Amino acid sequence: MKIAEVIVDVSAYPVDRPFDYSIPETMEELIECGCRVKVPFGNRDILGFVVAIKNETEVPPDKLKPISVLLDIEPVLTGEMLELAKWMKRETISYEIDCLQAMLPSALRAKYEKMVILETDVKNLEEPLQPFFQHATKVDYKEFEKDGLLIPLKKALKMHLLSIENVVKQKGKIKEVRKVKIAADQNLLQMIYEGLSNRAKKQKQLVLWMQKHVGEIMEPEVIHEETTCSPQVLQAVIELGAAEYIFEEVYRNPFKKDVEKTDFLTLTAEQETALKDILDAMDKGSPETFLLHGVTGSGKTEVYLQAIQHCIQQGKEAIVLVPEISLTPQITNRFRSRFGEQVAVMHSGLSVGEKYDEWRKVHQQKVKVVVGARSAVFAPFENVGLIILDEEHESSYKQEDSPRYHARDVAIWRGKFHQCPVILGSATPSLESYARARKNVYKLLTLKERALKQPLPSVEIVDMREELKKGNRSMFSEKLADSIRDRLKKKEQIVLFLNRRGYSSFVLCRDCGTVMQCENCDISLTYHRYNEKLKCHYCGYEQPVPTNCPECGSEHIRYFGTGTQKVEEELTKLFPEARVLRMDVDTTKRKGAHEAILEDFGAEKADILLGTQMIAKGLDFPNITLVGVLSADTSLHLPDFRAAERTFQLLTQVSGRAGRAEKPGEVIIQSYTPEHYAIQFAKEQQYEPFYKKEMMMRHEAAYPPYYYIALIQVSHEDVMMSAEYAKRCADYLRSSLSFDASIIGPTTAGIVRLQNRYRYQCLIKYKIEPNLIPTFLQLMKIYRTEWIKKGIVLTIDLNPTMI
Ligand SMILES: Nc1ncnc2c1ncn2[C@@H]1O[C@H](COP(=O)(O)OP(=O)(O)OP(=O)(O)O)[C@@H](O)[C@H]1O
Ligand SMILES: [Zn+2]
Ligand SMILES: [Zn+2]
Repeated sequence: MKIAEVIVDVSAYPVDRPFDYSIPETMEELIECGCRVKVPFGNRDILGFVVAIKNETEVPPDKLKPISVLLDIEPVLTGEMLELAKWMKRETISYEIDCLQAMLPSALRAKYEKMVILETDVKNLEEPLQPFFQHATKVDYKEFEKDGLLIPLKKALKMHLLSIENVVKQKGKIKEVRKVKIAADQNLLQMIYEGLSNRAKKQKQLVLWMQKHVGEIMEPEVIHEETTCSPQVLQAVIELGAAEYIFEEVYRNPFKKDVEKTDFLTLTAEQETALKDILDAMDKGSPETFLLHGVTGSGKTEVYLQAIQHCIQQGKEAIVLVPEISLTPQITNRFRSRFGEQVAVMHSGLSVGEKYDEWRKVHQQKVKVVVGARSAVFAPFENVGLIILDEEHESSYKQEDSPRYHARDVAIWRGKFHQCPVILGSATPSLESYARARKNVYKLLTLKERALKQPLPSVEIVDMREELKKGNRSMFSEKLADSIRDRLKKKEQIVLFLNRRGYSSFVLCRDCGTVMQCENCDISLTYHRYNEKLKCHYCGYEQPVPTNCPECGSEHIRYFGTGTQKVEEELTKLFPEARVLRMDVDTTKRKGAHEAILEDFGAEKADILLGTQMIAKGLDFPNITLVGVLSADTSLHLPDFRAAERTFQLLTQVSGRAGRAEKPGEVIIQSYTPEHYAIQFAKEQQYEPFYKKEMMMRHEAAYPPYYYIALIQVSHEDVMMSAEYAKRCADYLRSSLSFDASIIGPTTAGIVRLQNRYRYQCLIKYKIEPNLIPTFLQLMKIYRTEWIKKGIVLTIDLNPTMI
């Protein structure tokens, strides 16, 4: 008897391991690793994934239960994915089932129906299968199941004579078009023709025409056009049996418009050098990680495109990851215009069905390139030749829910698996990656100049404290207002960037720029509206919100932040003639809105694009000559050790939108703390000096990349329970980890009460801690067996992006 090891869909079980089930004889020839099954668990049937098949088990025969239902006769997960899940589960301290689920499109988690699709001439099929496809190209899977034909079906699937499609029941229904299939029998057509009376002239003409197109399948519109016959005539002829309607599935097309084909650009010397190193690694099959550090507008994308071209020529597939927020049509179109139909796109803007279609194109090896956000790193290609992470510094590459994986780590793992290079690209690499490149863990490739040797834009910083002293209370400094006026006159375009990160969460004095900081840590205090207090979530220090600035005594001390809508109002007051497009979460809710706004801006239907983080990246419009940053500081004072790095990155990225073509660009950054190094270095637009300074700061404070950090959060509806178990957690860690690891806490979390649960946390800083993972696993086990019953929720986040 054969036994399957199954990972079951219960992520509350204390032990995360596969369970053995016997494979019923009827399934033996059908089941494979990576198939989903239904298995009895407790008193119900639950979903599971087959992760191994073996001949023996230690489970006594009377305890061994059989698999109830086999959901897939073609595996949905490859062997690689099963292996990856095992690695991920340990790396991220999560359940294997969560890792497996994370790799699949949500459509496969929903209800669906399976259809069998004919991919060949009916005659090539084994005899028992043939009758099903006499009049259809698509047949319900249940028919084969009912007739006990799964084994020949599986054989045909293996030979690619048939394929299986899962039809998502709810929204994501497969889209079909109705087509006309002309009878394949010449004699039949002749008989029909002869049977028609001479008065049915149009019908006779049509059947005559059909005799030249025996067995062809075409859209009714084409027939109407070619023969000038009316739909009624076609209908009449179909009723006579000369043709029939069939339904053909089409992939939903998430691309609204076709794109124009583009050609390869002649590379600059710098691009050429970078590309060469990448191609060498591809040819050698070397799983190297490259860090492509190129200033904004240096043509990193062109390097990706040509590397992908090489990958396709090698007969391999490429995965391109871009941050969700910059997954704009502008970016995806650059890939589509080069590789056309060979590109699948995956992002959250697609419907469940569209996402599933794109995934299926990859799964069935119908495309060669996938461009997508974080989860596209799991694209089920089997012969990967290149993986690219664009804007590698983006925090959205880290998943914030279990499994808390970082796409960069998964990409590098897959690179090793497929023996292929990984490219991390950015104008402002994360400190971690740049430090690794400096240590030769990654290979550094540099593009110092813009592609057409355009200068980087000039950057000016305006001290908003001075503006206030001059009596200017508006959001626009005189300088920025003047420059806007100037561009409006010249009919050049303007991008206004409102930094929404850290919106309203810190308190700032508008007169002297003081930000309320913690006494014990170099970090700004977080404003808590519910009790009107300022709090440090690192050490727990708190104080009431002051009414006067402790430095200068001014009363102009307040929570900081302005919404885009307010800016828009003020803009239209100041510049009534300006045409403004606003791009933020509110204006882009509707599907396709994002695309429409950018298209309008590209077509110069507006003078000013006003937006949040969404507009900081990827935009490549030649007529933008002015970029204004309204509030550089908001992201600076977040209680996050990466605040300076994030601010520098944002300012550099958004500045990089200006002056990308012939006309020179100008950037104006408004700030209340212009002396801060992140702002000063952003003005220089030089990465290296910023990197050096920031590394010093991290060293002093013992933060990454010098130390690793892990964050454990405990929550409970009762504040005392939460505090109590967080303390138990800290005690446990202190008794298990080495003295080199520092355990900070427990302290309250940044947002203490979330969805009516009180949250406490412990922060662990460590360098080399061989016992870390085993300790965490043990802690998880205690939690899953004991604490969970008390209503505690515990999460462990290794290398959290935001603390
Ligand atoms: N070799 C080249 N010859 C001519 N034009 C080029 C070349 N390489 C890139 N370009 C053009 O330069 C512009 C900037 O390139 P691209 O957008 O790829 O830069 P990037 O490094 O990805 O920029 P960012 O990081 O700012 O998004 C684009 O309009 C691109 O078409
Ligand atoms: Zn002050
Ligand atoms: Zn503190």
